[in-house]
Amino acid sequence: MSFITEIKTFAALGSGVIGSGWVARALAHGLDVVAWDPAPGAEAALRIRVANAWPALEQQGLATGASQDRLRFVATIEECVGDADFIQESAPERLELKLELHSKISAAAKPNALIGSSTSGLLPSEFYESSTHPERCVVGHPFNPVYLLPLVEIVGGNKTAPEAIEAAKTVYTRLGMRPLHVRKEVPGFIADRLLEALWREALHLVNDGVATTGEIDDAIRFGAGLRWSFMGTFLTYTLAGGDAGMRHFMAQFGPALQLPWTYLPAPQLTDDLIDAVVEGTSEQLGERSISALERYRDDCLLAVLDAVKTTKAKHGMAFCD
Ligand SMILES: NC(=O)C1=CN([C@@H]2O[C@H](COP(=O)(O)OP(=O)(O)OC[C@H]3O[C@@H](n4cnc5c(N)ncnc54)[C@H](O)[C@@H]3O)[C@@H](O)[C@H]2O)C=CC1
Ligand SMILES: C[N+](C)(C)CC(=O)CC(=O)[O-]
Repeated sequence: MSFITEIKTFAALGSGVIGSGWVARALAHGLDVVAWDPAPGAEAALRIRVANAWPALEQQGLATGASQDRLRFVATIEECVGDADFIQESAPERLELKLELHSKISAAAKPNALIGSSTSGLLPSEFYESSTHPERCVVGHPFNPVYLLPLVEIVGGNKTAPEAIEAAKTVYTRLGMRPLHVRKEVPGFIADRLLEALWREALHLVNDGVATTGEIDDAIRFGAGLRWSFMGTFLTYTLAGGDAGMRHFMAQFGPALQLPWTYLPAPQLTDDLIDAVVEGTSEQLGERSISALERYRDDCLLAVLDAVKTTKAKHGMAFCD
């Protein structure tokens, strides 16, 4: 089975916050973009959003021939997808709406054009249920702002061909993104399960009168948020275990999983789970020693702190603002 990966024309359906981000990214990569959105005034709003993103994209570097003039807004789904080499749907997060929309999109699209959905967590097996050629249908879940953040989660449904996953990885990579294949089709995928846990806990903290919204944001942006841009939780906690690494960290903090530090229940800390975490983090660590990783962390942190300081100053803010 082969799918189009040499993209000249990118179709965007839905041009709100996320759809307009895809349009800006595709235009900046030198593609022709065809967009459709049923809302009155959608074209004007889309062009304003793209223009607002353009200075950042220019700063980052545009592809040869990239231009906002290569955006064409059309009146029907069929016009939008008929000649498209790749299609990205960013319509409202409602299962019934996506089901009906994908049935129309896929019927009008070239049979070998990949179709991606920006859904934050709906299951592709469900909303691609009545699609034509469902083997080319995937989730391509981006992060806001889509035109700058590289992560895109790729999720297949029960009818998606493995070749479509590989082809989607190729296309998104060519759009300057970092694809992450989510191997199991689970609601919320990987990233939104993590973000949602934090978000729900933050809402509990406000609701319980523990902290204001600003205090909770400060707790992220002056602490873990600074290190998350270059090191995830597993490697960070490996370092927190000192020279003995993750096994020691889990022995030391394992009992805390039973304390009421969060509303989210913890899994049983079985030997299998401990081994999986220790093996996973050893693989992440590779040949590097703990002290080499600490030096890497420190270098990255200094660079991030410096960038944040400089950029805040440009916007008239002090580092602690
Ligand atoms: N806002 C966010 O932070 C993120 C959202 N997403 C996902 O992206 C998708 C779009 O979300 P947003 O852009 O935030 O929503 P939005 O509300 O900003 O935009 C949705 C757009 O879809 C249009 N629309 C309404 N009915 C439609 C239809 N039948 N067909 C096509 N378009 C239609 C609306 O006019 C609107 O312009 C959702 O699936 C959402 O879960 C993914 C990542 C992040
Ligand atoms: C809130 N959200 C579930 C729509 C968030 C996302 O899907 C990703 C993001 O950009 O944070």
